[in-house]
Amino acid sequence: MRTALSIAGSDSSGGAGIQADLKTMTMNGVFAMSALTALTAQNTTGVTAVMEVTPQFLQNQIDAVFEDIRPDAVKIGMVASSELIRTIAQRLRAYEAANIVVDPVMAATSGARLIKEEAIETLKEELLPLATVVTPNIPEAEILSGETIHNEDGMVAAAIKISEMYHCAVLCKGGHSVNDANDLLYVDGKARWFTGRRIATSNTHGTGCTLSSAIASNLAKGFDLETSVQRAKDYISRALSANLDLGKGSGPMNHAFDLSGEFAKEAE
Ligand SMILES: Nc1ncnc2c1ncn2[C@@H]1O[C@H](COP(=O)(O)OP(=O)(O)OP(=O)(O)O)[C@@H](O)[C@H]1O
Ligand SMILES: Cc1ncc(COP(=O)(O)O)c(N)n1
Repeated sequence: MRTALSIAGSDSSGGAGIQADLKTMTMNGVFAMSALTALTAQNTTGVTAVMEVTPQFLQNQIDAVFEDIRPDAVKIGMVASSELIRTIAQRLRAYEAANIVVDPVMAATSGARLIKEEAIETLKEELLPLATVVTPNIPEAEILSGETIHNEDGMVAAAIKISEMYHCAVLCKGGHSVNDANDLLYVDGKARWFTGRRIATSNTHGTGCTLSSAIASNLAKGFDLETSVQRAKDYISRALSANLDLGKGSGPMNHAFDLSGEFAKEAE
C-alpha cells in the first residue's frame, strides 16, 4: 500500500487540518500518517486557541515516520512559525522526500490567522523550492506573488510569477473567485485550467486541506501531477456536493460519499 504523511495542525472540529487530511488520504486509498505542528481549539465558527508544538517535537515526529514507514508523498498544511518551517525543510531535505504538496495556509475559512506575519517570508524561501506543487487560494497567491488578482488572467500571472521565483508548479485555486470554481495549474511553462461548477454551499470548511491531501494521495499512488490535480478536483467536487450540513458556521465536508471505492483506485 502507498503511504502519505500530513504535516499540519489539528482542527478539533474535524473539518480541516490533520483530520481532513487523514480522511481524504484514507478515502483516496493511501495509508495516512501525521506530524502535528499545532493543536487548534476550533469549530465551524472560528478558532479560539492555538498551541504550537516545539521544533524538537516536530522533528521527532517526522523522524519517527521517515525512519520506519517512508511516505510516498508529503502534504504540508498549517505551519505557524519560522522555526517550525525551517525544521520541516531541513528534515525533508535530509530524507530527500519526494512528491511534496505545500498548501500555504494563512487563515481559516472563518478568518482567523494561522501563520505569523514574519513566517511568510520563511515559508517562501524554505518550503516553496521543495514543493512539487504549491496550492494557494487567491488571497494567498496575492501575498506570495505580490500581485493583485482581479480575474482569471490575474490568476495566471500570479501563478507564473510564483513558479518562476520559487521553481515549483503552482495550482492557484478559484474557490474565492466570484465566478465558477476554476483552478489554474502552471507547470513546466504551461497553464492548464481545471474547471468546476460553483456548488451553492457555505459549508466549505477544509476545502483547501482536502484538495491538497487528495493531490498528495494521487501522487503517492503514482499518477502524474495533472492527473492527480484532476482526480483531486473530482474528489472535492463530489465531497462538496454530498451536502453535509453540520455546525453553526461554515461546515465541513462529507468524505464518506464514495462507498464504491472509486477514488481509492491505484494508478495502472
Ligand atoms: N463553492 C464551491 N464549489 C465548488 N468548488 C469549490 C467551492 N469552493 C471551493 N471549491 C474548490 O475547492 C478547492 C479549494 O479551493 P479554495 O479556494 O476554497 O481553497 P482554500 O481557500 O484554501 O480553502 P478554504 O476555503 O477552506 O480556506 C478548489 O478546488 C476550489 O475550486
Ligand atoms: C488546523 C487548520 N489547518 C488549516 C486550516 C485551514 O483550512 P480551511 O482554509 O480549509 O478552513 C484550518 N482551519 N485549521
